[in-house]
Amino acid sequence: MNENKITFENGKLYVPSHPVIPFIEGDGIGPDIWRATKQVMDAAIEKAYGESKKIEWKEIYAGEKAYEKTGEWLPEDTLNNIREYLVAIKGPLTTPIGGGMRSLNVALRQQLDLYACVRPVRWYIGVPSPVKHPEKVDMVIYRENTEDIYAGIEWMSGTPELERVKNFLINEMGVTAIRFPDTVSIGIKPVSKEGSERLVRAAIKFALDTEKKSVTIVHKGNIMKFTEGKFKEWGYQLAKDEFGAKDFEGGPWQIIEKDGHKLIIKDVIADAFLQQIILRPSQYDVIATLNLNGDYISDALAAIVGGIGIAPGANINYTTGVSIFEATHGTAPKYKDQDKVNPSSEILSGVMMLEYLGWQEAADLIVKAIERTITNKTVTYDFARLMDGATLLKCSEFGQAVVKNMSHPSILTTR
Ligand SMILES: NC(=O)C1=CN([C@@H]2O[C@H](COP(=O)(O)OP(=O)(O)OC[C@H]3O[C@@H](n4cnc5c(N)ncnc54)[C@H](OP(=O)(O)O)[C@@H]3O)[C@@H](O)[C@H]2O)C=CC1
Ligand SMILES: O=C(O)CCC(=O)C(=O)O
Ligand SMILES: [Mg+2]
Repeated sequence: MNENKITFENGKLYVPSHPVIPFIEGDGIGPDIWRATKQVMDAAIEKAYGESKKIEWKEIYAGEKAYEKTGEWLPEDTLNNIREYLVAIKGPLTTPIGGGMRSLNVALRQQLDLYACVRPVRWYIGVPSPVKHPEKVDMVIYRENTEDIYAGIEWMSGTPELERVKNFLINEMGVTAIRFPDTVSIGIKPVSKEGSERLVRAAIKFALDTEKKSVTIVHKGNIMKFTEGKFKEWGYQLAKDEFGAKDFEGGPWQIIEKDGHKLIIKDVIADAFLQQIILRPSQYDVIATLNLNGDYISDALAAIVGGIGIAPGANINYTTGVSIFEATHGTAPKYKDQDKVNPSSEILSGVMMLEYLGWQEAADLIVKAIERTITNKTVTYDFARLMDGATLLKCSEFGQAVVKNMSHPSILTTR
């Protein structure tokens, strides 16, 4: 067995001192943000552990670079590498709109069954925000990552397949609500009990481990009763069955009491939630939601704390340990190869990866150095355009500034 391979046994990750970690550079701004991320991560690991720990990066391919090299957008070899080495990090990959191939990002999550998309959203001191109290936003989104309308079960208007599905719905299922049957396209939204439960379980476990006040199930169950509505019901039931939750003030909210800590399980309808995160963000801690809601909520929350340039994420299967860390944003094609954008989302995804590995000291060094870099008003274009008196840095220069700030005495002494 390769001694540099991360392994996973009985729910626990075993990380050697020099683990091999595959990375996908990504399309568009991917190469720029990946270069900065790698530089920052390597520097933090060296500063925290000297030569005793180091990541052996292994490039694997997906997207445009894979297509150029192999003629395939998502080679089987890439999936096998992630299965073998368990933990990977990636840049964003382009998805065409309307037609063409399906999302490679979604395909990676589905094929590796990375059912939890975990996206922490918090404000960093000094980051410009459109709201008065961005410091009140401190949430972790648990987004179901394999089901829902994202499963890609849809048929295009005008195709013979669409005709068959439409005829089945109308003639055999008695559906009368298809408004314009001659031009309709149809998509299907699968939401299962197992899929809902494993996501809500992960959210509740995280909330208990980190002593959060609440888990909020965000859904549109008033309209999509059998999918989003069941997601809510299955979530509440799981809290009762597996965590001993009891009715809170007569229900449907639940309360879990564990080792003196109280965790409320509550729910809110998705549209109301989107206004409440602006008006009363401090009421929310951990969010458990379905795939599409989670996608929208991720970008909306990111905007409140200063934008998509500082929004990290992870895609995790807690049963197999397989995980891919990646920024919330996409390939921002208009900025490709300009060395311009903010690498913080990808760098902070790297921080999440270090925490997942248990390399907390290196993770902390990076977070403090990013905070210092931003408080110094040395920032990329996205923050500079909203800050008075900022020094504008390129993507690579921001990475270098973060590395430099890791040596600042205030960072080293507070460790
Ligand atoms: N996980 C993934 O790989 C994802 C891939 N995608 C794919 O990416 C492609 C482009 O999608 P698009 O809708 O344009 O969304 P993007 O997230 O790529 O970009 C939208 C806007 O967000 C801002 N932005 C994005 N990244 C950064 C950054 N690092 N620093 C600062 N600002 C940033 C820019 O705003 P401004 O114009 O104001 O400067 C940009 O124009 C599509 O093919 C989409 O499918 C999308 C999301 C996730
Ligand atoms: O795969 C894509 O192109 C978009 C995915 C996305 O927006 C997300 O995961 O947040
Ligand atoms: Mg998105």
